[in-house]
Formats: sequence, C-alpha cells, structure tokens
Amino acid sequence: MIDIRIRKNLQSAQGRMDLHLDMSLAAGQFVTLFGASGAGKTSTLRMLCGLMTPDAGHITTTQKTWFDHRRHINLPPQQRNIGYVSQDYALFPNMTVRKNLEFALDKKQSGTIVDELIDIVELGELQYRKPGMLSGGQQQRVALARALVRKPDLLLLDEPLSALDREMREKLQQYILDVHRKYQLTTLLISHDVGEIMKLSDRLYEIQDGRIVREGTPADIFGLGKSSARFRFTGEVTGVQKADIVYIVTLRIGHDQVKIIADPSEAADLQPGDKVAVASKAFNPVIRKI
Ligand SMILES: Nc1ncnc2c1ncn2[C@@H]1O[C@H](COP(=O)(O)OP(=O)(O)OP(=O)(O)O)[C@@H](O)[C@H]1O
Repeated sequence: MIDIRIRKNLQSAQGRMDLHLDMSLAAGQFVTLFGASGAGKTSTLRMLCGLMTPDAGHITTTQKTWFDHRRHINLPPQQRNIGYVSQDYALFPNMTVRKNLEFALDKKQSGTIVDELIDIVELGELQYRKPGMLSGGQQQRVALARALVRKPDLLLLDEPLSALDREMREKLQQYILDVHRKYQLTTLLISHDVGEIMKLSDRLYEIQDGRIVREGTPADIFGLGKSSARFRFTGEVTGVQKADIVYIVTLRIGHDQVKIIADPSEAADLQPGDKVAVASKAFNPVIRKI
C-alpha cells in the first residue's frame, strides 16, 4: 500500500494552482491518472519519484516513509525504489540494449534479472544493438525492462506509449500488463487514451486543476458499468447525420469506419472529434460520450 497525501503550489499559465491529492495505491493495483493538460499529473509523478518536493503532506509505503513534511523526511530518488518510464525513452545512446539494462543493476544484485527481462520483453535478438538502431516501440521495450531491473515497489509510466502508432501501442500494452502481473507490481500510469485505460487499469483517478474530481473503476467512470465487456469499443466520432427520426453516427474504431444508429438523446451532444464508447446492453448497442 502506498499512501499519498500531498499539497504543492504550482505556477500554471493561468496563475497559481494548488495541487491537493489524497490517494492510496493498493499493492498490486494498476492505477491510472487521467485529466486535461496542466492538471498536475506529471508533477504528481515527479513528487513520488523525489524529483519535486511537496509543500506539505506525506508519502508512505508499507515499509518506508518516502516523504513527511512535518518529520523533515525526504528520501532522494535512489532510495525510493521506483521504476520510471517516460514518453522519451531516455536510453544511453552509446550503450547496447544489454548494457543499458546492466547499468541499472544495484551493486549487490545478480545479473540474472537482466536475462529474464530480455526474455520477457523479447529483446534477445536486439540485445547487442545500440538504441539508435531500434524502432520507437523497441526502444520503449528497453526502457520498460530497464525500469524493472531493480524490482521496483512502484512503477511509474508517464504516457509511455503516446509517441507510438496504434499497432505498436497495443503490443506494448500487453508487455506492460504481462510484467505488471508477473512481478506483482504496483503501477501508476498517466494516459489520455480511453481504450488503453480500459485495457490496463483497475482504478482510475481523474484530476482537474490539481484536484481529484472522480475516482473508481474505468468502466464506472466512463459510464459503462452495466454494459457487456464482450462488446465494448472506444472510438472517435467522424460524423453525425440525421435520418428521419434517428441519427447515423459515423465512428473511427481502430482502422475501421463504423456507422451506428443513435436516438436523438444519444446523438444530442455528439460532434466530430468526440471520443465515445460503444457498448451493448441486452444486445442493443448504446453509444455514449466519454
Ligand atoms: N517545478 C514547478 N514549480 C511550479 N510549477 C510547476 C513546476 N513544474 C510544473 N509546474 C506547473 O504545474 C502545472 C501542472 O503541470 P503538469 O506537468 O504536472 O501537468 P500535466 O497534468 O502532467 O499536463 P500534461 O498532460 O500536459 O503533461 C503546469 O501549469 C506547470 O507549468
């Protein structure tokens, strides 16, 4: 369990913003932070890592206190045992894949974890290449493996897949899910991608202007609680057309264009560019803005 109670005064483009977060991450949970740009998501991750100091509050794990303002405790990043993967892979360009991973080993640690991780994220054939000779998706697999070398108590993922195309994202999502389960990690992800959130997370926190405005399971927050998980897609509206008393909503779902019949109340606030979920309820598709 990681208990987070932090306050931080941030300087946003609109003036000051008070980040005020109370959240608990249960051991083994996959939690996502979701919210508009500038809401305070990356600042939260930086405070968990020890790269930014909160003005007040505490961050405690079951074994250790990482930060406690009143008790003047503020452990440096290297004592927090956190794995961090950001959008820009941040690999050492002059080292091979294998060396990038070995460099992350603790002095007392055996190297067997490096072989294990190379195996899990399928980097065997690429292990003697340097990052400049890898695709974005391959580099991100290296970054993910490197973040796991020290078996972190907490894995932080700051939009790690946003620079990749959809196909690559889906593959990487599966690697992330596999390592999360295999190493029983507690994982905190920042993501804007509803499909990704639905696939990966147990719990979702929505942040707006530094405050938590909603928390729950992704299905509850996106209003899909009672829908069938077997028939559930997320997509983007590309058109809404009136046809007699109903509307035809055209959606882009993955690489496909799909047309769905919607009643006037469902179609009322839909516009091209809106992200929507399509699910079925008693075998009838329902469409809802998310
Ligand atoms: N060290 C700092 N001191 C004060 N304010 C900061 C500091 N770092 C960032 N900020 C401000 O805090 C606000 C929140 O930034 P943050 O990067 O946490 O948002 P975000 O939700 O991650 O946004 P995005 O999705 O665009 O990455 C921004 O307005 C930013 O300018």
